[in-house]
Amino acid sequence: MSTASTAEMIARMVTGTRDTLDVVVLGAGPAGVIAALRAARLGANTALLSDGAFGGMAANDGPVPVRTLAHAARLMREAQQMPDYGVPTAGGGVDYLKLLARVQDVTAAVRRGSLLRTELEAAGVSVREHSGAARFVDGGTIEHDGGRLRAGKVIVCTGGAPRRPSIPGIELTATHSDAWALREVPESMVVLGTGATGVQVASIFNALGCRVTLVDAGPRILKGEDVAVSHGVRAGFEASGVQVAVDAGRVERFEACPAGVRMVHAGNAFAAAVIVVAAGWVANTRGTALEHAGVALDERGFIRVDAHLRTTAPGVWAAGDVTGRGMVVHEAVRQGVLAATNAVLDADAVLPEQVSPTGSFTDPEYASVGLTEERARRAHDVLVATVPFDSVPRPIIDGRPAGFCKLIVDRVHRRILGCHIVGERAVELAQVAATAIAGELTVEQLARVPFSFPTYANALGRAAITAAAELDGSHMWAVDLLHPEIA
Ligand SMILES: Cc1cc2nc3c(=O)[nH]c(=O)nc-3n(C[C@H](O)[C@H](O)[C@H](O)COP(=O)(O)OP(=O)(O)OC[C@H]3O[C@@H](n4cnc5c(N)ncnc54)[C@H](O)[C@@H]3O)c2cc1C
Ligand SMILES: NC(=O)c1ccc[n+]([C@@H]2O[C@H](COP(=O)([O-])OP(=O)(O)OC[C@H]3O[C@@H](n4cnc5c(N)ncnc54)[C@H](O)[C@@H]3O)[C@@H](O)[C@H]2O)c1
Repeated sequence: MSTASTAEMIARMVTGTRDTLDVVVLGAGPAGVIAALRAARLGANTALLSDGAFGGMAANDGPVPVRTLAHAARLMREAQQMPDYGVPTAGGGVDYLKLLARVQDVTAAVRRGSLLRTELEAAGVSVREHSGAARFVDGGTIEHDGGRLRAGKVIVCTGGAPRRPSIPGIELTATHSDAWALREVPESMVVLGTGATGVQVASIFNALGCRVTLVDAGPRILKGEDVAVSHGVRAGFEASGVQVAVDAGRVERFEACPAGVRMVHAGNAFAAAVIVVAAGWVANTRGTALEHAGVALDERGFIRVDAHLRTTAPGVWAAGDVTGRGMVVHEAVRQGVLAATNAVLDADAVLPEQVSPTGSFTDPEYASVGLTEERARRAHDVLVATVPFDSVPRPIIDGRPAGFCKLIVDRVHRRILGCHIVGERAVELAQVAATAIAGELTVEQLARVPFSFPTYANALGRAAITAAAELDGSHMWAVDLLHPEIA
């Protein structure tokens, strides 16, 4: 491995010489940033190239800016509660341009505050943002705006992009990214697709005052989630005015109409000022000329990788959304570490099995970790304990009594298999459940944790106590749980 200074590395790249780096990472999202940091810390002379801004989708077009919009939506619904708590209301709608300015400030502050940037520089990684779309000339040569680089190893972390189905008139529709170009909240919106992206867009714009219809070809929204989550989120959406149309059939075309855009199905049509298509996610490989390196795609169009995140081309690894696995920030990070480790050390490491919570900042929030009830029942003797939020003090105090915490437990080993939550602070609550699962706690051990009162965690604690009591059967559970030494 070389020990060239950052300045030397940059000088080599800027002059466009063909000196060989140890590792070049394409893409500065969570996967690429962590891969570059890991590679450099393992001693590799590393460069990180990105056609966009540091932080990728996560910092600039996904979780951070979308969560900022979701925070505005939260403030608006909290403002609606003010009269109930004797607080005079200020009233008024949202100033969308001011909100977008806030989004800009937040994303800039997150980028500025990112310790990763400093750590990369300290580790000697040459970071080149806005360096144009990088493309393979051959397996070890990358071309970009600033010239050509040669590298012993390449790690592709170019992320993903919204799928644009080939439906006539698709060019009349928007994606979630178009939110940043709107001048005001549209009067009406149809959102096609009810995965994590679609429900977030629908929930946020509904809260901001837009009339929203959420449409899916499938039989339920959030089809990857536990059925109870799909039902709970749908009920919450409908209570707050979102119209939900599932089993909507195949979309035949989009066409301009006086209201804006019309989406035409066989025997059905939906019109709105804006139609957002959130019908899946594809790998961002356009323009990278992967074929010059011999990198193959899988049948879904994502980069084909093995368990070690090695692609079909020697010397090329991939990590993050571009592999189609996980497609959340924490999974991109895990993959970035693995790909860099294997690339630099010529190792064959694999990712350890790990629970990975998911969830979205909708109203109501939802989150999950571990197995759904349906999947758990295929392989386990299952006990389910569900605690409704309207029986737990904290959600009642906050005026947010809709929701539940559903715990799925293996009756034989007493381990927690899954936890599914709908309601206020669901995403935070899922992290507690994830910790319990990762620590392989039995349900009795979780039930003994004295969560502070009054918190949302009390819902999880109660679910654990309910399950432990049912498993115990002797009705001595309270004594067992509180004083195991005298049980
Ligand atoms: C609306 C929305 C909300 C989301 N919310 C969450 C959330 O709350 N929590 C969560 O965990 N995940 C969320 N996600 C998913 C999350 O954003 C992604 O899983 C994550 O960003 C993937 O990281 P990545 O590094 O693989 O790719 P990305 O973050 O997409 O980064 C890819 C990088 O590659 C660069 N690039 C692309 N092509 C090239 C090229 N040819 N040459 C050089 N550089 C290139 C891009 O500029 C970018 O820097 C959300 C996604 C969306 C769409
Ligand atoms: N909060 C988060 O963590 C977060 C947020 C957004 C996205 N993501 C991740 O990004 C990835 C992509 O999410 P997504 O929501 O964009 O896609 P998705 O694939 O999860 O959902 C797409 C939805 O569109 C529907 N659909 C597809 N084609 C259709 C058609 N022609 N007509 C009607 N309905 C159609 C599908 O039935 C599905 O419900 C996921 O892996 C997700 O986890 C995560």
